[in-house]
Amino acid sequence: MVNDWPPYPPLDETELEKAVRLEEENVAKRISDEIDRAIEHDRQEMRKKRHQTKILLLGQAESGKSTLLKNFQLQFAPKAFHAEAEGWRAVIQLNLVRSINVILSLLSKANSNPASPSPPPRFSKPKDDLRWLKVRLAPLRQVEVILNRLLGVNPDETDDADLVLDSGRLSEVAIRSNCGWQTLMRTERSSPSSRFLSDLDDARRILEACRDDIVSMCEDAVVRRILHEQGVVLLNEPGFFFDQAERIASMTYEPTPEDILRARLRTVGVEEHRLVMETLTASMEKGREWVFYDVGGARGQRATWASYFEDVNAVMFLCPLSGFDQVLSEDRAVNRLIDTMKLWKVISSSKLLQNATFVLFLNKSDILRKKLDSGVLFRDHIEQYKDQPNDFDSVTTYIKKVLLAIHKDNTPKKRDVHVHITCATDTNMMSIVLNSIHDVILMNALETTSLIS
Ligand SMILES: Nc1nc2c(ncn2[C@@H]2O[C@H](COP(=O)(O)OP(=O)(O)OP(=O)(O)O)[C@@H](O)[C@H]2O)c(=O)[nH]1
Ligand SMILES: [Mg+2]
Repeated sequence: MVNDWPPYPPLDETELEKAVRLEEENVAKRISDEIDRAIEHDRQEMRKKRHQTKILLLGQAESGKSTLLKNFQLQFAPKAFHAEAEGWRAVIQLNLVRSINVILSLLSKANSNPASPSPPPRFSKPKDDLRWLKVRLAPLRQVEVILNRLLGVNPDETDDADLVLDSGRLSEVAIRSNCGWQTLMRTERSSPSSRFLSDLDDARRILEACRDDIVSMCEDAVVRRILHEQGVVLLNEPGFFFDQAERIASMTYEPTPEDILRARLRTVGVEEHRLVMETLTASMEKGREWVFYDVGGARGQRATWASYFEDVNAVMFLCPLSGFDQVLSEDRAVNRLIDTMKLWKVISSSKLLQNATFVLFLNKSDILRKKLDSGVLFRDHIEQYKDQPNDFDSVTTYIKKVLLAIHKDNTPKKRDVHVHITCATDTNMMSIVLNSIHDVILMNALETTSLIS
């Protein structure tokens, strides 16, 4: 028997009954259309998801999340990466200028401090005096103001350059990444009427005019001694380019991929980055889009993370190995490595993330190596380590073991964790690592989507 819809009207139907029937049929049709639309929408969403890999980058502030994302771009979307180089040039120059301004403030404080040892004879001549250097480099304050403005940085949001020393670390040289700087740079540069280019040019001319003095300052033994006495190790500072100052201060400076990876730009909130793979290897991956969620890692920002936990294919968690002798900027009572372990426990135990692939990056391995080689004792900061050897392999093995045990004890569902010891600023090393995890993540994503489709 065939069920026709709508059913044939009764033969003896009155006008009133007909009107009621038609109205009911209209309502039924509207509901039916809405259901069809919802089904189609769900189908489209499902199709999109099937071609999307969703990745969360997690870890405390400065652990290297955004740097890892840059590596993904460089590896799999090099055209997009290089297209952004111009914007990074201004960020890197601002990183450099801000570092110098911070150090000049630090030097004048050290200079005016009667307790600090008097400078060697070289500085007794007025020309070589640190104060003289400060005068010669004073225009860099102006360069910082211009670059801040052009990049859309609100100076109130950056650290005060006069608050230079913070428990052996210089106050952070960073600008916020969510101020729309890339868009701003692109739009302004393409607008012929804007003063943007001439301001940028002015900033770069001043920077170049100061170049010799910048290099002298960076290489000066007395400056280095004062910084050393204050416990500042420049090589460990994010966003410091002292070893490259001469090149970066030049008018013709072009950032290299390594410079871009070393640039420091603090992430605020959660940023979504869509990466369309340019370098396709497997045919099954054609048209696939990787969506990265790069979060701000400071404690005050973590509350927003959970709303991004649904449907995640992979979690990339960064543990900065070098943080064992550092405290959090946002809470000086908390050791960075201990904070990372607590955070890892929370992430490991999340039910929403139970189907995600977990990749653990033991990052900043280069800085850990330097610290241990220079005699910093791991056990002085992590009591539980007791008298185990203070070498790189023993320390990394210990940290890895602790993190894997935390994961095993807390994960709602048994799974393997893919662990990599990395230096996220080393492009060669990262290229090998990313190619190996790329396949793992993709296979897992495909498996998951075939389960839900
Ligand atoms: N030496 C060294 N520096 C690194 C490494 N990984 C990242 N960095 C640097 O550390 C700084 C901080 O890295 P980011 O990627 O901005 O850190 P983040 O985790 O995104 O930090 P937030 O955005 O504040 O949460 C940058 O200047 C990087 O260049 C590493 O393995 N070795
Ligand atoms: Mg970041």
